[in-house]
Amino acid sequence: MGKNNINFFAKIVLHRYFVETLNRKAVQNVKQAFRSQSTKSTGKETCSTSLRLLGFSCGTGLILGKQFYSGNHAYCEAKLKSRIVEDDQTKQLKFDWSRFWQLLKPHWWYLIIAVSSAFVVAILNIEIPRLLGSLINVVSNHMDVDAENTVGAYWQELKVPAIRLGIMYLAQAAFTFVYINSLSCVGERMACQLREDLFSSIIHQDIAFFDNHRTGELVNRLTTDVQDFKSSFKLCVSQGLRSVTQTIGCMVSMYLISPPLTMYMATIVPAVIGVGSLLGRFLRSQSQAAQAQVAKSTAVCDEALSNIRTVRAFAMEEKEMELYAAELEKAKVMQEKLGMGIGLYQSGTNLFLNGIVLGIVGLGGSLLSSGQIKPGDLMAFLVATQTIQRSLAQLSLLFGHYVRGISAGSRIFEYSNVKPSIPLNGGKIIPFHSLFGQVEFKNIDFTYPTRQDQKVLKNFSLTLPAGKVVALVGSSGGGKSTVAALLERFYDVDSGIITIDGIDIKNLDPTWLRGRAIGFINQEPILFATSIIENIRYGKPSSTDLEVMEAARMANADEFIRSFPNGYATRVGERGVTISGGQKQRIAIARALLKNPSILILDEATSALDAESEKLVQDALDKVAAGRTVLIVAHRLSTIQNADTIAVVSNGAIAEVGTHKSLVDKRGLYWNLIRQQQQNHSSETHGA
Ligand SMILES: Nc1ncnc2c1ncn2[C@@H]1O[C@H](COP(=O)(O)OP(=O)(O)OP(=O)(O)O)[C@@H](O)[C@H]1O
Repeated sequence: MGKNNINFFAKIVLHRYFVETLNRKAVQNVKQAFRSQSTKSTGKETCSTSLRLLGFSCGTGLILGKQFYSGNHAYCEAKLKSRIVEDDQTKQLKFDWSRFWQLLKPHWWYLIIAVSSAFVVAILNIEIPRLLGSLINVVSNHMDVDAENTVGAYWQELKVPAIRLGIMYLAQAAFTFVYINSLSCVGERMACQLREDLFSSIIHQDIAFFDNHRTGELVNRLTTDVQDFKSSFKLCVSQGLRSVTQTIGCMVSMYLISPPLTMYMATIVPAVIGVGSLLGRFLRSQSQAAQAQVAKSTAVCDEALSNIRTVRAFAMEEKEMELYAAELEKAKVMQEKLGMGIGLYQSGTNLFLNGIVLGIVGLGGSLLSSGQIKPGDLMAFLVATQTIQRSLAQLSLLFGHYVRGISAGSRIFEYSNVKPSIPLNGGKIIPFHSLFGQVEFKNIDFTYPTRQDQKVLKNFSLTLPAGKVVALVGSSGGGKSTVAALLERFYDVDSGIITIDGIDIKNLDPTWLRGRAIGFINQEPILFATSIIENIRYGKPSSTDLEVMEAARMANADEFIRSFPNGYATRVGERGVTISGGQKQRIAIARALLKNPSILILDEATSALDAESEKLVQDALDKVAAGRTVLIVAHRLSTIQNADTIAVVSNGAIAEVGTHKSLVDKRGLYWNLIRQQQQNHSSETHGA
């Protein structure tokens, strides 16, 4: 074989597989790494050489470093403005591998298909360069000889490897389809299950859990974290497996082609792996902190949007915007820091790999010139090196995804594994015909879980006789609403006992207690963004339209509902914003009434209404209260006129119990308290 041929093939090999493809891929990889870390692209130009790639990485590092510094500055300022309590972002969460395997188990078959197909693709990717090398050898064998005599022989010789190569390309396409498709099935099913599990766990949590966690943050775990986890899982299985197999396979086939060249390569690879594992721990904690901050910024935005009327009423749009921007800024800084870490890692990896390439070209060229290897072999070797380079670049990218996926998974499992202290089901049910509704609070001590140092109820005792109306009055913050929340078993008492017909409510089925035995109407009833009829039916999903309308009639709601053009089908908007407070309250009464509860809690049910609405609602409540045990948490004198008993709560205990008349006669304490309440109420009203 002539020297010209060697040069010719050396040129093809170098140009086609290194200068063009390899560097283009490398630059794409770097860009993709930055994109996947949601950072701004700092350079639009495409570098075409390894040195420029290095420059790109270093330049990006410097720019990011600058941004990091200025971002930190913004972080300090933003801290002053934030209304959000800082979370403990240093908390290290553990990834629950046993939960992960449980989640994967039902989709095992899909995973096996995906993994085996990805494996076949990887093997094909190893085989293809070898076959390509034999093709090149056939071509080079026929280059120096007289063309006329060899055309037939050339095609004859080329036919078999060419057909084999074609078949391999087809198989590669088919298996690629299979693994992507089956992996997508596993990923989507797992993500769906994760969301279901997480939502189920969240919705079953104690009320105290919600006192402590913001909705936006919870929603973020259900959306962004699950999404991150799913994509990382898919990428790690498909590309990870492929890249590892290809790296190992190519090493073997390279060794078969040329042991000296392979030994040279083998000395470099462990160094890359070593650096990777060192960076791992650091990047993982960075990723968790960044994700927590993203969740926090979502929570700010969620809170502002769900309270848009308050924001508008106080002209706080700009402030909210500032607050959101400050939280976003912190998230951006953290993400950029993470991006910088991953970028540094990847640029370092690329530097190593490009070094290998240069070495191979030098060493391979000398082996070629001394006839120790053929041009096709050198090409096969270089293509295999390129495959390894791409695989390792993929692995370094995947490393970022792995870090991200593991921390997203840890955040998801953190909440899916929390067990509520008050289960939703289980316990006794008192049959309807034997339920009288006598309620007793005996020596209750209570502290809210989120505020352990403030005792809200102290040795609180009270009896609600069956079928009677008891009103709680007292100073603001005295603990009246807390009594109602304890009867609903939103929280468990620290000591003492609450009974219904003599049975401790801890032994009653909480779903029955809240769903059937007790009706709860509070100051700000929340409706769902659906039709009025469906909102009322929420009280008892099995009720017929007629039952719903009957409940609405009793709650003085039927008339105004029918006056709407769409009647019962009228949609009420988010949280019921499209109807008035009084109308909302009457729909809520109808909703509570539908379950025909034996005990009714009215927690300041009319205190947010004007006089006219209050009269309509009060009238509805009086009708509804008849024959039931009623606990009224009262703010206004008008709401307690019909109460059989009035209990004055002061400082977490009962200060006085009597009838309206006896307390009026006593004046003193009672009137002081009522006056104080009225003052509180009017100052709240004026303040708003
Ligand atoms: N979820 C909670 N977590 C922690 N503390 C709470 C919680 N809810 C209420 N508190 C505190 O418990 C105390 C009693 O509150 P509660 O709402 O029972 O008073 P109230 O008598 O109903 O007041 P008002 O008449 O003003 O509505 C208050 O100091 C309040 O700040």
